[in-house]
Amino acid sequence: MLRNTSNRLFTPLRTIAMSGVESAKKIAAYKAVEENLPGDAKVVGVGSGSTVVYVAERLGQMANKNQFVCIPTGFQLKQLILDNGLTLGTIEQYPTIDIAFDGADEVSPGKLDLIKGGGACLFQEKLVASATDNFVVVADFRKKSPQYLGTNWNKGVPIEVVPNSWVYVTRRLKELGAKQVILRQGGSAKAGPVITDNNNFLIDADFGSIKDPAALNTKLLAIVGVVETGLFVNMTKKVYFGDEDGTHSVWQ
Ligand SMILES: O=C[C@H](O)[C@H](O)[C@H](O)COP(=O)(O)O
Repeated sequence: MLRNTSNRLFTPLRTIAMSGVESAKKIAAYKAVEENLPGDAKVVGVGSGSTVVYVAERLGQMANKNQFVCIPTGFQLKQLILDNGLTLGTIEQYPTIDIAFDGADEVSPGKLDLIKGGGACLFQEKLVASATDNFVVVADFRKKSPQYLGTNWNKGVPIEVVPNSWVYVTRRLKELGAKQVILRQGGSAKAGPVITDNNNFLIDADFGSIKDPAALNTKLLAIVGVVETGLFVNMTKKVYFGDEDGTHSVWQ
C-alpha cells in the first residue's frame, strides 16, 4: 500500500484487476466497433452508460477516426467524444446516422427489444437510434433476458415525463396496471428528483414481465405528459454481449 501526498492510503491503479463485468463490457464494446464500424462511416451515434465508455475509447483508436463525426445522446458522451479525440456533431446537423452504438438494461431474445434509461438518458438515445438503420447494442452478460423484458431488470420501465405532469402520469400508469410507480430520486447526489438532460423528470414503472412491449409502449406514449419511454421496440439490429469467461456472443 502506498501513501499519496495527503498521507491517505491508496492502491496503485495497476494492481486493480478489471472485474468480470467490467471486462465483459469492454470486450462487447470493442468487438462491436471492430466488426461493425463501416470503413466509410461519416456519422456515428454513441449512446450513454458505462458500457459505451469503451465504444468511445475504441472509436478513438480507429484509423478512420478523423473521417466521421460522433453524435452523443447526452452530456456524458459529449465529454467522452472530446476526451477520445473524436469529432463532435449534433443530431440537428446530422439527422441521418450511418451506425449507432448504445448500451441496454435488458435485452429480450428474438426481437431484440430493450429496456433502456437506467441512466436517465432514454429520450436522446431513442432519437439517435431512430435516425439509423444500424443500431448496435453493447452489454455485459447480465443484460440477457431469458424471455420477456422485465425479468432481469426489475426496477421498472424508465419513462421521461414533463415535470408538472408526473402526478397525473403516475395515476394513469397505475390504471394501466403498473405494480409500482416511482419518481426517480437523485439520492445522495441530489436532493429531490433526477432531472434529465432535457430538463424533465424520470418515472420508473414496474409492469412485471412484459409480454407485448410494443403494445405497452404505444399505451405509454398516449399518456399526456410522457415524452418517451425506455422500451426500444423493433429498433435493434444486433447485440454484442461480453461474457464472464472473456468471450463474447452476438444476438441478431
Ligand atoms: O440511460 C441510460 C442508458 O439507457 C444506458 O445505455 C443503459 O442504462 C445501460 O447502461 P450500462 O451500460 O451502464 O449498463
